[in-house]
Amino acid sequence: MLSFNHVSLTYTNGKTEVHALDDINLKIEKGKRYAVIGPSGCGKTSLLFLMAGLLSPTEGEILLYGKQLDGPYRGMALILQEYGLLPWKTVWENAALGLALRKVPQTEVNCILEPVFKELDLTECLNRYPSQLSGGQKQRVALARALALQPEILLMDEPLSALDALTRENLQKLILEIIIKHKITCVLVTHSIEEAVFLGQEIIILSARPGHIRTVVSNPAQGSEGFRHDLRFHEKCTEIRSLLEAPCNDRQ
Ligand SMILES: Nc1ncnc2c1ncn2[C@@H]1O[C@H](COP(=O)(O)OP(=O)(O)OP(=O)(O)O)[C@@H](O)[C@H]1O
Repeated sequence: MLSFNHVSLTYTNGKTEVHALDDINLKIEKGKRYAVIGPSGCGKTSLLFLMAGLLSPTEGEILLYGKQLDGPYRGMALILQEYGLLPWKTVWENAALGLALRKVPQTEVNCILEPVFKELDLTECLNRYPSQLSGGQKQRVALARALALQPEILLMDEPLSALDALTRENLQKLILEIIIKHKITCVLVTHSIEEAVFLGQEIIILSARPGHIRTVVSNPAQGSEGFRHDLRFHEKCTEIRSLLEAPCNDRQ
């Protein structure tokens, strides 16, 4: 559905240039789940913003269903690390924000949000403000806002990094159930090897800046029942760790 052909990205601020991504070639297939991992500052967020149409490549092209991506696409939703909730709006209003921006009529908004709130177990706190929520609840509101848009593709930038280990694992499980149930294509940026292995059918490993794709590792057992406690989960984590720790010689 989405393909990157020789995509490079350089940020220019006055006389300063930062070469963030170099010669990215990548295909995102419909219905698949991807995790992106790599050293800090290697361009993971930049890659996600390119996918979201929020940045344009300096070189190369990004095609969505064969057509050049030239801005945000309606079928995409993006979840950011800091939840992106407006503190002066309630849970309900925050979740409805994307729909309001798309001018969806109020009656339809109610019909769309009700099952989403149920699925995310948020019905008890719809009138609360973000300051009255736990980190896990805030992240579920951010997820509700994204799911309300009924996205074909869900882009997530380290969505769970601020959470404690147990809440994080529970939300990983919830996200996985939801994206499988709704057949959503998903790209997750993470620093966590375990998270990448738990949520990524394909794990994209980036080099240090300028980020390029070192390798894409298939993770065929991902999504299977009890995967987190499966030997294959631990073996895949070890494989990804050694790839991340190996010196990067692939450009010499
Ligand atoms: N607007 C910008 N102007 C200039 N440089 C930028 C800009 N945004 C990001 N960069 C730089 O581009 C590089 C890639 O940044 P990016 O945020 O994509 O990396 P990342 O892998 O997501 O980082 P982290 O793992 O620390 O979250 C970094 O060196 C960063 O400082």
